[in-house]
Parts: sequence; structure tokens; C-alpha cells
Amino acid sequence: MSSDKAPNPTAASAASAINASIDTSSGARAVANANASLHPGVESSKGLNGLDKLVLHDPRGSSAEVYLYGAHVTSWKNDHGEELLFVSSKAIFKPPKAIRGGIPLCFPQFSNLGSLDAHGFARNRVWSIDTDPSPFPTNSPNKVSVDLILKPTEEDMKTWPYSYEFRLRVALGPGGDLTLISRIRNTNTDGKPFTFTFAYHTYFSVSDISEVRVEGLETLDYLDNMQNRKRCTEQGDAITFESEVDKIYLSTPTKIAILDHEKKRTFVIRKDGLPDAG
Ligand SMILES: O=P(O)(O)OC[C@H]1O[C@@H](O)[C@H](O)[C@@H](O)[C@@H]1O
Repeated sequence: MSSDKAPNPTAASAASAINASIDTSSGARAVANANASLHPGVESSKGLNGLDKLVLHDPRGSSAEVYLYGAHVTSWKNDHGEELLFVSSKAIFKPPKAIRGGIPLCFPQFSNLGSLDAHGFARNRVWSIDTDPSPFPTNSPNKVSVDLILKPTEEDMKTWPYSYEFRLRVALGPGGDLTLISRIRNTNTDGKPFTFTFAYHTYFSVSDISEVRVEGLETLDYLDNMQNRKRCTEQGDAITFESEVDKIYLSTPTKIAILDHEKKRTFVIRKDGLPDAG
């Protein structure tokens, strides 16, 4: 099952000096660290195909894994070591292909809402560790976190001619909560505005889909991707799944829950600045 948190293109495109803060939480072992710029709970190592990855460890046992390729969260485990994200066994960890599963970042375009390739190019770029992240309005002292940054190359600017800094913070809280905060800054020297769409395209790990219920989307309008994005209205009951579903719900609440009866597990997704969800 995948979950898109796609911004309403209109709302997301009020973009001159963009400094969007998007927070989606659905969720140390002191690790010796060769890289002084990393938090003590963060370990830097090589992942599949030699790609660089960072692993965040919370002292109670939860963890998260982030590949610099795509700033892609590929694993999130609770303190029982259970994997909470789905990554396809056929996923290819080899640039320039995007990784299928985990939490792909769609930027500067969600889906096919523009002239770029579907879901934009941020998930196909190697991000850097942000050694000097600008301060956050709220402090998170108990969280193990890592800050990544993406800036356009000259080649990128040929297809999307805007200068920006995209900062992503991935933070793991003491209860195993995972928080992603995205901040996108317009760095065009002439102040030229740009518009973009953005999504955390999260793949949650669930048991049999027929055992899953989603709460928080009842009675909302949605665009049905199975019917050419036809606008429809959801019924009053929690969402269940009997066949393939591909929908973008509009103007969703800040809290959505995915209840997995078989695994007896509930994901609570809290978001800010991302009106839509799929
Ligand atoms: O295959 P990708 O590029 O990772 O995209 C995954 C999914 O992206 C969603 O946004 C689409 O609605 C799905 O139909 C699609 O399967």
C-alpha cells in the first residue's frame, strides 16, 4: 500500500520566497562516529551497490535508514526491530533509477502534474549532508536526526531553471516516531518566483490489505486516478480495500490513521503544510 501526501497544486504554488515546513510524523545506541558533523546516534555506512547511507539509532532500539541517493528513507524499524516501511523485493538501488518503496521524495513535481518526469528529479539525485542546517523553530533535543541538502546542478537547471536549496531533516524520536521536515528555499538571485508540487510518497508495511482500514478521509472529495482523476466524494465510513485503489484525497485533516487489524498496529500520520493525501 502506498500513501502519497501530495500537496494541492494550487496551495503549494504560492511560491516566491518559499520556506515551506512540512512535518509528517507517522513516528542511542551511542555509535562511534567517524564523521564529526553527524549526530552521535547516526552511523554512516555503505548500502546496496556501495551507495552511501546513514542509519539513525534510538537508544530504545528503533532505527531508520536514509540513502543519500534521493534522501530516501528505506527502512524504519520500531523498538522490536519490526520493519514499518515496505520496500519492493524488486527495488533497484542503482542510479539513475528511483528506489521503489520506503519514502520517495517527489519534488519539484508530484506525479505527472507538469512537464518533468513523473515525481520530479529529487529522488534521482545524490543529496549531501547539511553540516550547517539553519535553526528550526521548535527544538527536538531528544531526537536523533540527520540533515540533508539538495541544490540544483547546471544540468538540472536546463530542465527546471530555478535555483533552490531543499533541506530535509529526518528525525527519530524516543518513542520510535519518525519525523520528516522539508524546507525549500528560493535562491534565485533575481528573486524570480517558482512553483512546485511535493509529496512524501510513503510505502507503509501492512499485512493483508483486506485487514486494513484508513480513518480520517471519510466524506472527503478525491481525484480517482483509476478514472482519469475524476473528482468524487467518499462515503461516510472508514476506507477499506476490496480492489486496486489509487486516489488523491483533497484538503485532508492533519491527522490520518492506518489501522492494520492483522498486525495489530496503527500508523498515525500527522502532517503540516501538505493538504492532500493519497
Ligand atoms: O512507480 P513510481 O514512479 O514509483 O510511482 C508509483 C505510483 O505513484 C503514484 O503517484 C501513482 O498514482 C501510482 O499509479 C504509481 O504506481
